[in-house]
Amino acid sequence: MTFNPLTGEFAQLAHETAFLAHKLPQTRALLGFTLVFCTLFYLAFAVSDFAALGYGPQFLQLCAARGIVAATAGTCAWCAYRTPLSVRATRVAASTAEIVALGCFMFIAVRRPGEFHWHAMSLAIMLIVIYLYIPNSFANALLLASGATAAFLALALRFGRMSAADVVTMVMLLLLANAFGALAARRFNCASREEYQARTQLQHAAARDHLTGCFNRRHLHDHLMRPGPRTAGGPLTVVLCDIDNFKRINDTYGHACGDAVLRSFADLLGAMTRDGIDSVVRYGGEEFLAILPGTDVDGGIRLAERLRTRFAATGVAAGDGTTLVRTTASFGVACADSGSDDADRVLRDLIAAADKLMYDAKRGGRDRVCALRLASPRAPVSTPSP
Ligand SMILES: Nc1nc2c(ncn2[C@@H]2O[C@H](COP(=O)(O)OP(=O)(O)OP(=O)(O)O)[C@@H](O)[C@H]2O)c(=O)[nH]1
Repeated sequence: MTFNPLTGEFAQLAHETAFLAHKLPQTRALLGFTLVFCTLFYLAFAVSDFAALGYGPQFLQLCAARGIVAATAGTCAWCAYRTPLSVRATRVAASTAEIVALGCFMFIAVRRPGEFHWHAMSLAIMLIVIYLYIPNSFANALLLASGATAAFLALALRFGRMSAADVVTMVMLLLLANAFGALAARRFNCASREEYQARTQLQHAAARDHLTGCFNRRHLHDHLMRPGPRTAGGPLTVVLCDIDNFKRINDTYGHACGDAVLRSFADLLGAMTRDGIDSVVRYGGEEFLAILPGTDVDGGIRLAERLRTRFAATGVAAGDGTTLVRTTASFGVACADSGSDDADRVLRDLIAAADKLMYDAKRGGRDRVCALRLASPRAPVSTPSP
């Protein structure tokens, strides 16, 4: 995962999309809270309108402008809290509230032209809020903040009653607010993505076997054996695979060669199963488990047979690379209807059945597939021959 050096967001769209989806519940809560918080301040500043203009039509106009901002931001906050907004929708809501607030702010500034230096300070704070607090993309924040700055300066020059020194100070203040806001937003983007990256790597390391990249037993017990869409309804097949005479490979060619054989088996199994649907687990030293949702017993047997023949034909280079090491594997295939109730128990029983079948295959002379279809996990109905 790499970062965009300008924005601090992930350079690859897929990573950025996954990050934003992961953060969405927090983003929605933050958006709702920030909009409500800012709106209350925006309304409270009507006091300054009253102090500047007194009660009258002009004051009421500014109150109406502040009311429009409150209504827009309030609606966006309500949507963020109450409806399952997508990432894109949260950005539209954030940008809409910001555009309305900035537009009304410009209107108020023009109606109180004697105080442009104070308005500049208010705008500087609003810019920091846009860059840092209202969740939006870096590009949107930059566009809105720099657009608002340019519009404000144009209005200040046109309507403001300021000395040249005031104008220069105002320009410097707003440039500073934009520069610090953008830098801080970039740093915040990097920090939150680094944390996400570390968390993802940790989750990956906790769930995977280091040597083969397959899922480990912990993941099997903590996730795959829990009820969920993988095991809810339809046929479910498990294939338990054990490499034959593996100890001999270790003893003859060394553990490095044994490791290479394990990796080659795992690679074949990974390539023959479906990404995101099937799960491949390193079940023991040289034992692998494939969990195949929506696959019947014939599908499981076909996979095991393909794997058996491909693996038997695959040579792994040993030591100096001149010797090719080949071995075989034995397979137990068990299938049942997973049903929607107690799907984790079905999987547990299927693994136990496949384990027995795999030992049948070993006893039958190795390099073979033994399969069984269970009517219910505890009641075998047929035993197809190896
Ligand atoms: N190189 C390597 N060897 C491992 C690893 N994990 C377990 N082993 C070895 O795998 C071997 C398994 O041996 P056995 O259980 O006797 O199985 P086998 O020799 O394949 O015999 P059968 O299963 O009956 O065909 C043991 O010697 C373990 O030390 C590993 O990660 N790398």
